Amino acid sequence: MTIIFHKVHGSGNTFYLHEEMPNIPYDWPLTAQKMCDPSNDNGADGLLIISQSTKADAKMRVYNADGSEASMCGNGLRCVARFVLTKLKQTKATIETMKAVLSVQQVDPIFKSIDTYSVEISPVSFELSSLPMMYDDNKRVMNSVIPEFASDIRFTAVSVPNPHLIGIVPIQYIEESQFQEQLATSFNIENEYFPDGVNVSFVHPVDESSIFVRTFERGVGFTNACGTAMTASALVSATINLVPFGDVTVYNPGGFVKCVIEQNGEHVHLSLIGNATFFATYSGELSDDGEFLCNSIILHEHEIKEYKELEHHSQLKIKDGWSRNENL
Ligand SMILES: N[C@@H](CCC[C@H](N)C(=O)O)C(=O)O
Repeated sequence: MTIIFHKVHGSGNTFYLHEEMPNIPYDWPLTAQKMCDPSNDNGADGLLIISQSTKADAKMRVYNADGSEASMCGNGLRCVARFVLTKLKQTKATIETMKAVLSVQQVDPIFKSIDTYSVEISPVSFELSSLPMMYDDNKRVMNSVIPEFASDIRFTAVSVPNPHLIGIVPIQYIEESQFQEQLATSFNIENEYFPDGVNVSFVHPVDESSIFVRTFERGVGFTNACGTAMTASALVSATINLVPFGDVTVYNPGGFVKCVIEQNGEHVHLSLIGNATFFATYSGELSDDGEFLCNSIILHEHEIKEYKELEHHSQLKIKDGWSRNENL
């Protein structure tokens, strides 16, 4: 039977996206491992499966490249939003995710004519039990130095609802990635702090209202961008007064997004706004052992070219921000 996968990305975070037909079972964890394999030139960071929902316009499931299932994916949700809204010929919809039904909508482009979507990121919790994270008897880790991790990084643990450890770091930790890789790797194998693993982001300010975020994703490794991590990092940065609440531009190795951080007493409302780029459509057959045998590819050259301009613009902005703020 012919099956279709779209290769898509949000801020350079790449996924295969497939709309599942009811009652046709495939082994999605195995398919994610095979199709996303990083040693394969055409690998990806994850697999997004869209299916029917009884409580929303559609349902999204997310599998990391190692086959593990995640509760949420911000960049992936924008790509799913584009697929669902195009199919329904609507500009707004709701998508069921593992822990919440989330609102998505098409919005004005963040750059030239790139298709742009805003997605809700929820629920948010700073309780360590929500990640989970074990750290003495602490209930929260909020802008704290954890000497066991590093002496010059302030960490915050937050779930949105997937688990994130956000470190506000001096620039040298951005210039070289080895320390972040070692730390994040140790939290994603058997360890005493994060029994389910964690996404680890290093954050450094670019200017008064922008930050740079690099993420080592659970189940994946370093990615160009992680949408939930960027939104969590913008929230943490606003909470500790590194940037104001409201609109925060978040640069990443794959481009940039906008996060809107609104707080009303204890309640926070988070939106992630950015591209949803479809760069290829594959049709072929999927074997029982998760192997995809492709027999036709359509490349969406125009979308690839348009996104390259955004990437270039983003790199210039980061360099400019850092050269003007050498002592940040
Ligand atoms: N890339 C995603 C997050 C994917 C899931 C993550 N690796 C996890 O296991 O929690 C995003 O854009 O949010």
